[in-house]
Parts: sequence; C-alpha cells; structure tokens
Amino acid sequence: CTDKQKDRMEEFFKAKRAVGELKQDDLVNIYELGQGNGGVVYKVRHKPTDKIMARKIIYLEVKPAMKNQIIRELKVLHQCNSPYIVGFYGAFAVEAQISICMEYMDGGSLDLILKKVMRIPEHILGKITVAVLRGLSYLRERHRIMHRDIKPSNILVNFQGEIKLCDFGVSAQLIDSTLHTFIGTRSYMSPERLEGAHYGIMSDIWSLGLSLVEMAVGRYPIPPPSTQDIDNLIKEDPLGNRPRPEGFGCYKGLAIFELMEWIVNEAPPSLPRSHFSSEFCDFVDRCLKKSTSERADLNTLLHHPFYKRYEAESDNQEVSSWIRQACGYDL
Ligand SMILES: CC1(C)CNC(=O)c2sc(Nc3ccc(I)cc3F)c(C(=O)N[C@@H]3CCCNC3)c2C1
Repeated sequence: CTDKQKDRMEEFFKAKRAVGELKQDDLVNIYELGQGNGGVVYKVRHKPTDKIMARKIIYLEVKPAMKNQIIRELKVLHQCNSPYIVGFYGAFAVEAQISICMEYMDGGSLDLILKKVMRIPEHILGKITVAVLRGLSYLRERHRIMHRDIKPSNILVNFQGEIKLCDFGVSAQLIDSTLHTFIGTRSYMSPERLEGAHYGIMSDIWSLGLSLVEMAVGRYPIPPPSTQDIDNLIKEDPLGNRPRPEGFGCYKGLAIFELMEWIVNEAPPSLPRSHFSSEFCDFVDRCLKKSTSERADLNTLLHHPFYKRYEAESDNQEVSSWIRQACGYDL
C-alpha cells in the first residue's frame, strides 16, 4: 500500500464516518448507472452529507428471516478495506429490496468501457491484472473468501486511475442459494463450476483469464474468433481506441447452454502471439487451463513475468489518462 493509497483510504473512512447509518430516505437517485443480472445500480446523493454514492438494489424474493441474515452478513463488507476493493458505505433492506451503497467509481465498469472502445490495450490490461490479483489476494488472505463473480462488469475504474473489484459474495451459502437465479447472458464460470464440481479460488483465476481475453480481443471469446477475425479487428484499428462501430461484437452468440457445453467440452480460448506479448499470452493460457491441477494458482500468477512487468509502476497516471480518453474526456 503506497502513501497515496493510504491517504485515499483515510479520506474514504472520514467520508464514511460523516455518513453514519444509511437510511433510504436520506438517499436521492440522480440517474441509473446500469442494470446487472439480478440488480440495478443508481448514482445517488446522500442528502445529509451531499456525498455521491453508487446504490445497488437487488430484488431477492426470500423470507424475512433470510433477508435479515443477508443484511447481517453484508456487515462483513465494513471490514473489506483495500485500494483494490470498491469502498462500502452500508447496506439496508426495504421490502424485497436489498440496497448495497458503495463508493461511486466515475469511470464505470470495464464492460461499459469496452462498449466505448474496440479493445483495451495490453499495458492497461497489465494494470487491471495487478489490481485484480491484489484484490483477490486481499479477499483470500484477510477474509478467507473468493470473489465468485469475476468479469469485466465487476471491475470498476475511476478518473484517478484506480481499478477496484466489487460484487464479491461475502455470505457464501446465501450466494449459492440465490446465485442460480443470477445466471447472466454469458458465463465466466470455470468448467469445474459449470459441471457442479467443488470450486474455489481457482475458479476466479479462470474468470480472470476469460475476462482478459475478452478485453484484449474486444468480444466475448467463446466460441473463439478465428485468427482471421482477430487480424481484421486489429489491422483496421491497431491502437484499439476508435469508437466501436454499431453491431460489432454482438455476433450471433451461442445460447447460454451451448456456451456452457462449449466451455466444458472444447479447448479454452487463447490470445494470438501475433498481436500480444508472449508473457501476456502465456499468462492467460495458465489462467485458462481447463483442469484446476494444471491451472496457475494465485501465488504462481503473482510471480509471473506479465504481472511483474506492471506491479512495479505505482502511479495511476497512465490508467487515469487512458480512462479519460476512453470516456471522451481527454482533457
Ligand atoms: C445474494 C447477495 C445479494 C447477498 N450476499 C452477498 O454477500 C453479496 S455482496 C454483493 N455485492 C457487493 C459486494 C461488495 C461490494 I464493495 C459491492 C457489492 F454490490 C452481492 C451482489 O451484488 N451479488 C450480485 C447479484 C447479481 C449477480 N452478481 C452478484 C451479494 C449477493
């Protein structure tokens, strides 16, 4: 943790103390930030302090006892404090709605960034990899939890160049009892998880690998684009920062079950060495081994040359200016 990161976290704790206990009536919606699977997120203002936050509302048809248990378990999020985890203000329940109020990340999530640009360049993906691995390490070392839902929409960025994780499940058994209702349109789940086998942190590693390939190539990588597709993608726009033409990337996708079958039965996706560094290609290959015994674990990846190349840089300036130009605010 650098001094700057410590200062930012201190700043957040101060703002959080000023907010105190969160109540629905103290929040006013500014506008909707996005609809995820199972939830909707609003940019809100906390009237008593004028603080801007993101409020995630999840509709859970569960018995009141279960709802209270979820609220009780969400309190663990007050202890999840890391430069790589989105800040948490508090959670409360009203009727069948559970509200989770968190730090507002003005750069949005990486899936929305990816809709604006063609692809995310390798040097930015390196910084994203550092943040995700450090976030996963923090959750495992300090809270003994895995993320369970690593994908571009759960990796948030801000204009200061910070990259943070959100939407990790803190109440394990509740997650699984409710997760079946949250199957999204595409699956970042590992083969072992899709097969209903036991899964753990290694499943997050698979999801990270799949997310990196998607962000590097510019579309969900299953079924894998042909090398020709990738050549066309990159030849016409080598820097990957031209706005995405309409209709790109929404290839006629496979239905969710065909997709899951593909993940379980076919070879995993990989990056073409013609367009990406061999360290990056090797990194994603180690994340996307179908068998967990062959897949790299967290510690192995923390010593991988691709990670080492980016972990040294401590300033967020490079990511900050890239985010601004990606969002069209290249001031
Ligand atoms: C069931 C649940 C609401 C309660 N238990 C849970 O433990 C959680 S926690 C939590 N979210 C969360 C976590 C950390 C931060 I910082 C911000 C957050 F919004 C979530 C959450 O949002 N889950 C989403 C539901 C839609 C599909 N993707 C996973 C949960 C799950």
